[in-house]
Amino acid sequence: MVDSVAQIKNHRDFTLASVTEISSPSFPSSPATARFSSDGSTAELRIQHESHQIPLHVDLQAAQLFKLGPVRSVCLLEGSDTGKQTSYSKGVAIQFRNEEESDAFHCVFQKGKKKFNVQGGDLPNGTDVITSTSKFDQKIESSSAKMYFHYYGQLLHQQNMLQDYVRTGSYYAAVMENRTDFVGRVVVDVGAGSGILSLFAAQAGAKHVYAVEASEMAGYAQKLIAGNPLLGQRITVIKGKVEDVELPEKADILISEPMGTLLVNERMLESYVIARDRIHMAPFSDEYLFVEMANKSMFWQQQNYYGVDLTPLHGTAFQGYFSQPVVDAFDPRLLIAPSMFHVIDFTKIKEEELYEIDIPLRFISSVGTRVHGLACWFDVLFNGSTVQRWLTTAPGSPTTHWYQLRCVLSQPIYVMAGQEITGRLHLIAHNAQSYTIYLTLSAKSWGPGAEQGGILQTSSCKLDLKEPYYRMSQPQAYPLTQDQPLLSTEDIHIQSDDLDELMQQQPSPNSCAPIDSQMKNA
Ligand SMILES: C[S@@+](CC[C@H](N)C(=O)[O-])C[C@H]1O[C@@H](n2cnc3c(N)ncnc32)[C@H](O)[C@@H]1O
Repeated sequence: MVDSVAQIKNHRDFTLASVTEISSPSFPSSPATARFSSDGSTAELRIQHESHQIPLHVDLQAAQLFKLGPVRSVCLLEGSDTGKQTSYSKGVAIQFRNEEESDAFHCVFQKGKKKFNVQGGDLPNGTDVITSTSKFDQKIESSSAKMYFHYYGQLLHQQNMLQDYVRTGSYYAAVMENRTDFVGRVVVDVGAGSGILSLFAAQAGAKHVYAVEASEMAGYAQKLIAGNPLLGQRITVIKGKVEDVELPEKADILISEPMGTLLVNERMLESYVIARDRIHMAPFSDEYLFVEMANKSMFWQQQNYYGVDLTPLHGTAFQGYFSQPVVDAFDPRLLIAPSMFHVIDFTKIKEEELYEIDIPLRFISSVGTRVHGLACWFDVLFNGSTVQRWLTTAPGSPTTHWYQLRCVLSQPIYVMAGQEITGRLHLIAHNAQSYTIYLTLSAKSWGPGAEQGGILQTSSCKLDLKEPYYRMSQPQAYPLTQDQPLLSTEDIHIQSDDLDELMQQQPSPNSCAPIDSQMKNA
C-alpha cells in the first residue's frame, strides 16, 4: 500500500579519511571521495582515490558493507553466488572521518541497495499478500520487529494509549468534527491496535473501514468490533503488516496513530502518509537533571568495591548515561529561549526522507545560564476540512503518554542573556525501529579575555532514541526566581527555512491529518 519504490537523491558525496583495497595490496591506502548516484533504475557507488586516477565502481546490488568499528568499515564487492554460498573477490577497507559520517554512509548505502532490490516487486491487487521480503522486513531487524509487535500485542499497552485522554480525545474530536471527510468513504486504519480509530471512523459514517494490524492485537480488535455490531458490520480486520497488505478496494482515507517519542521513534511514520507534524526544539537549563545524571555513574568511582577498583569503567558509564534521551514532563520555565520548529509535511515527504532528518538550530538565550541540552516535543495537526485541531505534547500542556524528550549534554555550555546559540540536530534512522541522535550546540562569546573572533564553546552528544531514560516518577520543585524567564511554549516560534512555504499550502482534498486520501498504490 505504501509506495514500494525507494528513491535516493540523484547523488550524495562523502569524504573518506582513507580507503585501502584489501585485494590489491600494491595500491597504498589513500584519502578518497565517494559518490552515491542513481540513474533512476540502478544505484551505484563510485570511490575516487586521491592517489590513483581510475575510480572504483561498486555495484550496490552485489556489494555488502560491514562495520568493523565506529569509524571503520569494510565493503565487499563483486560477489559470485554459487547457490550455496556467496564469495567475494574484492574488498575495500574504509576509514571515516567521524562516527556521524560513518553512520550516514551506511544509511545511504542501504538506501541505494534497497532501491535496487524493491524494483519490479509488483504485488497482485485485490488479495492480502504477505511477502518475505517486504519493505518493512528489509529495513527493520527481525528481533526488533518481534519485540515491537509483542509489546503492542498486549492489551495493557493498548489500554495505556486509550487512557491517554489528550491523545484519544483529540482523535475522537478530530474525526467527529470532520464527519464530512468520512461519510460514504472507504477508510484504512494503519496499525489499528485495539481497533479504536476504526470504530471512530465507522461512527463518523465511513462506508467501510479496513483495520490493518500486524500484532496479535488484531484478534482482540476483531473481538471488540464484533461486540459493537452496528459499527462492526462496516469494519474488516486484516492481520498483517501494512507494507504487505493489498486491500480489496481502493481506500479514500487513511487514519492512523503512528507517533512515537519525539514523534519519529518506532519509525512507524514511514508506514503511512499524513499531513503536517512539527518537531519543536528549545535549549534548556536544568541543574537538577544534570547532577542526577552525572551522579548515576558515581558508583563506578569506587576504588575499593570488594577489593576491586571500578574506576576504569567510570568514563564509559558516564557516557552511557548521557547517551540516553530523558523522557519526562518538565516545567516549561526551564526553557531558556523560544522554541523553533521543524515541519514534516507528509503530503510531500518521501518515506526515505525520514531515514535522515537534519535540523539546523539557532536560538537567542533569554538569560545568562548554563545550557544543559535541547528539549524536544511535537505537535500534530488534524487538518480536517471542517475543523482544524492541534494535538500538542508541549511542556506545560496537559501531559500525554509521549511526555517530552530532552537530550542532555555531558559538557554544558555557558551563555549570556541575548547570546546566540547555534547547532544541529541530526537524526539517523537505524534498523531497530528508532534513531541515533547527534546533537551539537555552540555559543560564541566576545568581550574581555576573548580572542579576536570570539571564543567558541561547542558541546556534542550522541544518543539512542531507542534507549530512553523514563524519569516521569521524579516530582521536581522548580521555584520561580525573579531573574528566571517565564517562557510560554506559545511564545514566538522561530521557523525553519522552508516553513513559510509549507504553511501557505492548502490541505489536499479529502485530507484530514492524520488522515489522508493520498493512498499510494491502494
Ligand atoms: C501507537 S499504536 C496505535 C493503536 C491504535 N490505532 C490506537 O490509536 O489506539 C500503533 C499500532 O500500529 C501497529 N503497527 C505498527 N507498525 C505496523 C505496520 N507496519 N503494519 C501494521 N501494524 C503496525 C502496532 O502493532 C500498534 O498496535
